[in-house]
Amino acid sequence: MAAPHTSPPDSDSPLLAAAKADLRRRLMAARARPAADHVTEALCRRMLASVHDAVPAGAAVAAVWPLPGEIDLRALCARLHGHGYRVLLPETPPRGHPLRFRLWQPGGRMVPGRFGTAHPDGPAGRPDFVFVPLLAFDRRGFRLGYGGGYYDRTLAGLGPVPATGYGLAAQEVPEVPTGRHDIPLPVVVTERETIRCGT
Ligand SMILES: Nc1nc2c(c(=O)[nH]1)N(C=O)[C@@H](CNc1ccc(C(=O)N[C@@H](CCC(=O)O)C(=O)O)cc1)CN2
Ligand SMILES: Nc1ncnc2c1ncn2[C@@H]1O[C@H](COP(=O)(O)OP(=O)(O)OP(=O)(O)O)[C@@H](O)[C@H]1O
Repeated sequence: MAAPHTSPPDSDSPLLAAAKADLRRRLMAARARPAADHVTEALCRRMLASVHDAVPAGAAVAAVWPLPGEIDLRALCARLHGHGYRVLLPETPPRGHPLRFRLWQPGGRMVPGRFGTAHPDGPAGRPDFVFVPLLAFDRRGFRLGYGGGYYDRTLAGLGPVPATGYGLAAQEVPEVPTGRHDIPLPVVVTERETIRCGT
């Protein structure tokens, strides 16, 4: 007899997974056009300020290399490097595992990875500050990503580290559906404001 189809014990309930998938589809459809340069610039300026507020030069800051349709943080990576920060970018492991962060240098080689991602070939490092990409967020600091559960797993494993979500103001929703693994972010930065969540 075939085994009944069940989700792994650790995963979201089918109802919650469907609510997340629905919101994910809606937000992906809504971000049809790339952000204007001045919007990306305003966001990156706020992101840089939030790093300066939290950690000193020399600290390791995790950003991401853009996927199609996302905000492009490559200029931010260069500026962080110019300000003396070490820039780490994630390598995407098989689903169910935390991200591993590798040191990026301007002009360094990027290696193609899972799901269209790319990561540097530099040494692995532990971030002192993590920028968290998102498709949707709410004022409580909950976020929705591509559904890999990578950031929740990674932040749970890193312990206390300043984590800041970033996105466009248009990605805010009244309430992201959440499960027991979803960890709210203390700060979400958009091109318009720096939101201290839960305050
Ligand atoms: N730029 C960037 N890098 C990142 C992330 C991110 O959100 N943005 N991640 C955040 O965790 C990790 C990669 N996570 C991912 C998890 C799943 C899929 C994925 O399933 N992609 C589908 C297409 C998604 C869709 O269009 O519906 C695919 O490739 O088939 C992609 C990335 C690490 N690196
Ligand atoms: N720390 C964890 N331990 C075990 N399972 C987890 C953990 N974090 C998330 N998950 C599970 O991973 C699955 C995907 O989670 P979710 O849909 O919230 O991903 P996401 O936040 O959109 O993705 P990402 O973080 O990769 O951008 C869910 O079933 C969730 O319960």
